[in-house]
Amino acid sequence: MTFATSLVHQRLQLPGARRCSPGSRSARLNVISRAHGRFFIGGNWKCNGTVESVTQLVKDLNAGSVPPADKVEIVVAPTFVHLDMVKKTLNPPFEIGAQDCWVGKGGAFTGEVSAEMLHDFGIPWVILGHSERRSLCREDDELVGQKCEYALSQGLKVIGCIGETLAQRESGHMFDVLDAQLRAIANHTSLGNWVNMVIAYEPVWAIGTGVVATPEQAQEAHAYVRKWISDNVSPDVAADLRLLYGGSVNESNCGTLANLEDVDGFLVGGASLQGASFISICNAENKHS
Ligand SMILES: O=C(CO)COP(=O)(O)O
Repeated sequence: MTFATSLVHQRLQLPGARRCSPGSRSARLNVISRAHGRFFIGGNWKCNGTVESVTQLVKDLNAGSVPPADKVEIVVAPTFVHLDMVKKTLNPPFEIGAQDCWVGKGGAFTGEVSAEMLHDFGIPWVILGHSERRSLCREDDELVGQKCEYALSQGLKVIGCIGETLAQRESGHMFDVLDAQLRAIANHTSLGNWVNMVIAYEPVWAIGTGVVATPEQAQEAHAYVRKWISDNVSPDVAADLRLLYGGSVNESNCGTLANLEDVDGFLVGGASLQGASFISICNAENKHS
């Protein structure tokens, strides 16, 4: 057991055993509703794309071979300006999400897009609390929680993002950071709304760096998140909640990560801009190494 693993086991008071027996992710999925048990792949296009490149990417995705919607749920999140063209041209099973929305009802908030606008426009998903918005736009835990609450109240499904910086991890504060981020989201999410939420664990040090979390690091954080949800929300919610890993996921590392006990999907940045790479990641569950 590594130092970090032993830390999480102390924190979770785990006896050093996995939460379920090895290979039991499918067993766990068998006891929960199929609709919520699907593997989940998100593609976060961030602030990227031209009309030409988005047209090509949509063409590549439409031509790709991905698992059927009852096996894997796939959501891509273009910029606001590209939402319309992607919505009109991207075929099922791909779904669409936005990358953010305003914290409350629309109005005199220049530059913002509200949750009710996204819902009205037929966009089912929204990413909230991404680390780039937390750090660059100074969104704090409470604001992220409020955004989740309002988006859920307007009928959107939410990809809520959490994750620690390298400094926070190295100074031993990773679990405190995850606690606070989860607490803010949980405080604003009613029990019945968790079915419309997935949580993406994205360690900031792995985002866009090419430094992917090791399988041990990813599993450790995901197990911690699931235990936290079990203890602080409900065991049933914890069993159903899909936990995505994000941070330098690519076609080479996705198979190993997909096989981890508590990894139920990915939130992919850079590799989601390459049609072939993203299609390959969408098939990650078939690539166990
Ligand atoms: O931020 C991310 C997804 O939201 C991850 O980005 P990368 O996959 O480029 O590291």
